[in-house]
Amino acid sequence: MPIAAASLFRSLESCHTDSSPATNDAEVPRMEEPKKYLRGCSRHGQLYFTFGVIADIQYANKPDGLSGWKTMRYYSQSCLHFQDAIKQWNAKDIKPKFVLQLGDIIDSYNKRAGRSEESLEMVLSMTKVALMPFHHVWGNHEFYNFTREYLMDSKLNTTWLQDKQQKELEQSCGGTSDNKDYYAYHFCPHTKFRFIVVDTYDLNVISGEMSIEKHLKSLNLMESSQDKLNGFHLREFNGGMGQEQLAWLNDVLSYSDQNGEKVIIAGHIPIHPKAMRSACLAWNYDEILRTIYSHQCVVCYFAGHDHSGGYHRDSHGIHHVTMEGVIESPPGTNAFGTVFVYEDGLLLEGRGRVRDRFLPYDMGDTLGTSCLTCSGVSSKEG
Ligand SMILES: Nc1ncnc2c1ncn2[C@@H]1O[C@H](COP(=O)(O)OP(=O)(O)O)[C@@H](O)[C@H]1O
Repeated sequence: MPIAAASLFRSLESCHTDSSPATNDAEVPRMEEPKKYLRGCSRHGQLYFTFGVIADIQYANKPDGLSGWKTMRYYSQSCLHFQDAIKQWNAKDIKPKFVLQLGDIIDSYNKRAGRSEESLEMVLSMTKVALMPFHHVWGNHEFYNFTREYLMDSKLNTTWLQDKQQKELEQSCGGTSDNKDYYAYHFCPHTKFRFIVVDTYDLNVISGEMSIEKHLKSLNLMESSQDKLNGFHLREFNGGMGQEQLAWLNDVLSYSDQNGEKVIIAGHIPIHPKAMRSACLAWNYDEILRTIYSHQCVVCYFAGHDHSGGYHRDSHGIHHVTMEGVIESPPGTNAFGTVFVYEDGLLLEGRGRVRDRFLPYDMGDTLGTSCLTCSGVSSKEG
């Protein structure tokens, strides 16, 4: 059932009075900027907190080899890269408050080898030493390996990290976060910043289990090649967001608008055609963008799926960051990032194949451009 906007607002309202450690600003009083960005740059304002991002670990116990797209996949490295990322996040002076794991944590090969559960357990065991929680996003490989029902009951379901007040209120209204038939939630780790985990496989043709309406909508979307892109992204490995989830997203964004929050969204599939290099784009990316564009609060959308990565700042000033995939990162490299959330923008500190970027909130912010230049990042893609 869609959540009534008014109820949702009340529940979100209470989140601002939350005094749990997750929203305790006093925990990170005055943090320093990474020194390399001070070179030739003005300050980016106060640093509020940091978080990690990583995508497409795609672990499998199988030899390295070429994908169907003739790109090299380093299965023997993916877990080691993940382990190394956790080690580096743990060693940071300012510990990331959480990590966004953007999906495809294990490869579809595990299903064929009968090792889905074992491999998931293996890769998740790496997070036991992590000093911060992980928010897991679901990608196509999650659905190749598991049913939605299984995923909902698994450690990959991190809705328990959502704002507790919201869950209680939704339950008292008859709809709960647990019985939605899509996997999406939000949380505010710091006053005025909200993160939304979205399900870009809410509509899909991979998992059989969905309502007949959703199944038909999925098939219709896949077959409707009359859009601007001539349907080049209407592939089986992509998916989309259903009407119920879009209505929910709209409600959350309305609340964030009213409260002057900045919103960062995390999904597996990119939603902007210029933020990816292959056909990795949500089926109904235009509907999703229309929902987001009817609000002012969204500053950034993080995705994975396209292992070669991508970046685009759209006409509404929203930064679309597609993270390079761990699975296509050769030995001696890696692909993850730490995001420093400043008063004026997000500073993505990339490791391995992920480049550094400063992502200003303000459209007219020239600070972003100068920082891109001084940290060696070309602004040509923006
Ligand atoms: N048309 C395409 N040409 C080249 N690469 C593509 C194309 N479509 C998808 N890809 C690549 O496929 C990868 C995403 O696929 P993935 O989810 O890993 O499934 P699979 O393992 O079946 O390839 C991305 O790295 C993307 O770049």
